[in-house]
Amino acid sequence: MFADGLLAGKRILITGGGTGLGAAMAERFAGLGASLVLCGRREEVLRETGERIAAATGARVDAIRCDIRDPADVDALFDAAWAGGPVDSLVNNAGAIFVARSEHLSHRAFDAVLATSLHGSIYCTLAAGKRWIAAGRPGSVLSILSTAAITGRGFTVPTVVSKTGVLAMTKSLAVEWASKRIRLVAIAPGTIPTAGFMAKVAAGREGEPEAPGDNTLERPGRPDELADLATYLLSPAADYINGEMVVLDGGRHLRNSGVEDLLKRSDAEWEAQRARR
Ligand SMILES: CCC/C=C/C(=O)SCCNC(=O)CCNC(=O)[C@H](O)C(C)(C)COP(=O)([O-])OP(=O)([O-])OC[C@H]1O[C@@H](n2cnc3c(N)ncnc32)[C@H](O)[C@@H]1OP(=O)([O-])[O-]
Ligand SMILES: NC(=O)C1=CN([C@@H]2O[C@H](COP(=O)(O)OP(=O)(O)OC[C@H]3O[C@@H](n4cnc5c(N)ncnc54)[C@H](OP(=O)(O)O)[C@@H]3O)[C@@H](O)[C@H]2O)C=CC1
Repeated sequence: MFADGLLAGKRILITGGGTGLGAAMAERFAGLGASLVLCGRREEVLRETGERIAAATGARVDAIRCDIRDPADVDALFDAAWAGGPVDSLVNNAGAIFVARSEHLSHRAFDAVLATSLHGSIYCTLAAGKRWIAAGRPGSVLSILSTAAITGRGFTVPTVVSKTGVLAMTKSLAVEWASKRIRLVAIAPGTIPTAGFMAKVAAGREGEPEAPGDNTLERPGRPDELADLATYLLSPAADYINGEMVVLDGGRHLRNSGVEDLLKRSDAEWEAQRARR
C-alpha cells in the first residue's frame, strides 16, 4: 500500500509500543524503514516485541522501560531515546481504562486513569516539543484517542475525560507550535479487539465486542487498519493536516456511543463485575 522506505531515516517513539495497537504501528513503521523507540512499564513485553520486529524488518528498535505517569521517568526516556539519534515523531498510544459506574469510583480510581491517559500524554508531548524547539528541528505528534472524545461515553468517564483533554491539547498546540514546524494529529478508533480491549472493556459484557449492526460496516476494526492510517498521518503526504482527529470506526459513532448494553445492566450484574476485579 505504501512505497518501500516511506519512513526511512525517521525515528519514531511509541508509548505502549509493546502490545496491541502500539505494536501494530511499530511493526508497520519499521517495515517502511523507520527506527523505533518503544516504551511501556513491562520490560519483558517490550523486549519480546522489539526483538520480533527487529528480526522481521531489520529495523533498529530500542525498548526502554518507562512509566509515563512519572515526569522524571519520561525525561529519562526522552534523554535515552535522543542519545540514539533525534526522535522525529511521538505516538501517544499508552492509555488506561476500566468499565465502572462513576458513582462507585474513588478519587484514586479517577487518578489512576488520568495519570496515564491524560498527564502521561502531556508529559511525553512536552518532553518531545521542548527538545524539538531547542534543537530547531521539526516534529510530529500522533495521539490515539477515541470517538468518545466526540460523543462522550458513560461508564468509562476517566478515560473519556482524558481523551477529550488530549484532543484539546492537540488542537491547541497545533496552533501554538505550527511556527516551530511541529504538527499534532490524532486518530479516534472505534472498536479494535486487542487483548487489552478484550480484558478491560469487553470482559463481562454479553455478545461480540462489535456486534453486526453496531457500525455501518458490520465488523470490528483491525490493528493493521489503524497502522495504515497512522503511517499516512506521520508521512510527508499528511504535511498539510494539523490539529485534526481522524475517525476510524466503521461509522459507529454516527449510530451510538457504545454503552447501550451497559445502560440496561442491573445492579446485580454490576456487582458481579465489581466482584470479578
Ligand atoms: C473509551 C475508549 C475505548 C478505549 C479502549 C481502551 O483503552 S483498550 C486499552 C486498555 N488497556 C489498559 O487499560 C492498560 C492499562 N491499564 C492499567 O494499567 C490499569 O487497568 C489501570 C491503571 C487503569 C488500573 O490499574 P489497577 O487496577 O492496578 O488500579 P490500582 O490498583 O492502581 O488502583 C487504583 C484505583 O482504581 C480503582 N479501580 C481499579 N479498577 C477499578 C474498576 N474496575 N472499578 C472501579 N475502581 C477501580 C482501585 O480500586 C483503586 O482505587 P482505591 O481502591 O485505592 O480507592
Ligand atoms: N482497542 C480499541 O478498541 C481502542 C483503543 N484505544 C486506545 O488505543 C491505545 C492502545 O490500546 P490497545 O492497544 O487496545 O490496548 P493495550 O492494553 O494493549 O495498550 C495499552 C499500552 O499502554 C501501556 N501502558 C499503560 N500504562 C502505561 C504507563 N503508565 N506507562 C507506560 N505505558 C503504559 C501498556 O503497557 P504496560 O502495561 O507494559 O505499561 C500497553 O502496552 C490506548 O490509548 C487505548 O485507549 C482507543 C479506542 C479503542
